[in-house]
Amino acid sequence: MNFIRTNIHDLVIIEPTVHYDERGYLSETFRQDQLEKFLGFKVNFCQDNESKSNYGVLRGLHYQSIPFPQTKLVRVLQGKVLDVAVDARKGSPTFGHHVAVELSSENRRQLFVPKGFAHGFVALSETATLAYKVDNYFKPQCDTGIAFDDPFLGIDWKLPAAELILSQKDKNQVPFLEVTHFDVNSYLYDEL
Ligand SMILES: Cc1cn([C@H]2C[C@H](O)[C@@H](COP(=O)(O)OP(=O)(O)O[C@H]3O[C@@H](C)C(=O)[C@@H](O)[C@H]3O)O2)c(=O)[nH]c1=O
Repeated sequence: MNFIRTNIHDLVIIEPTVHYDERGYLSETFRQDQLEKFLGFKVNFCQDNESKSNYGVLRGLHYQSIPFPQTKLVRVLQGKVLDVAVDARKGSPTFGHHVAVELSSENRRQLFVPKGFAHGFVALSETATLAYKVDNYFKPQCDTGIAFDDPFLGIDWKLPAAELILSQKDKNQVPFLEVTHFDVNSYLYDEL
């Protein structure tokens, strides 16, 4: 399992090792011990989600607000997406910055998105099935969104606006600077 830091230190790309043989392959797609050792802090995932999206579907940007912020570990089971995470941590040197990574069933890459980030993705293949772990249960009352096309964030979603398909909720999200950001106590992790 290969861990790669991105331009935002705490956002990490994970490349699982794949063992091929004449039957097919086997791959460890999640190892809590290796992940925690690399990160240097504890993460306890408690919920797995799966969503399927047609080409052009953009979901995001979303986060769960305090007191139920979520760490996410995202991977693609089928197809290809552009996965995006935005730093919404007050006082962070990369506040308002984002990382965009192509995740696909072919490259098998995963994105580790810590607490304090907004997350979204767009499906770049005919269909894309995404699976992600979270470390706090879904709380609809804390579900919060940010406009995917906020010029302050300047995210290149790779597809023309006319091809994007959004939920009604995501068509009406507010700009990044208008939401409540995460203060330092809400995104700290327990040390190992
Ligand atoms: C996120 C979530 C939604 N739901 C329900 C609520 C609703 O009826 C239906 C669809 O929800 P949404 O429209 O919020 O789904 P979606 O737009 O796919 O929301 C997701 O977007 C990506 C980018 C994320 O990062 C996730 O955390 C989550 O916010 O599923 C759950 O039951 N459990 C959950 O954990």
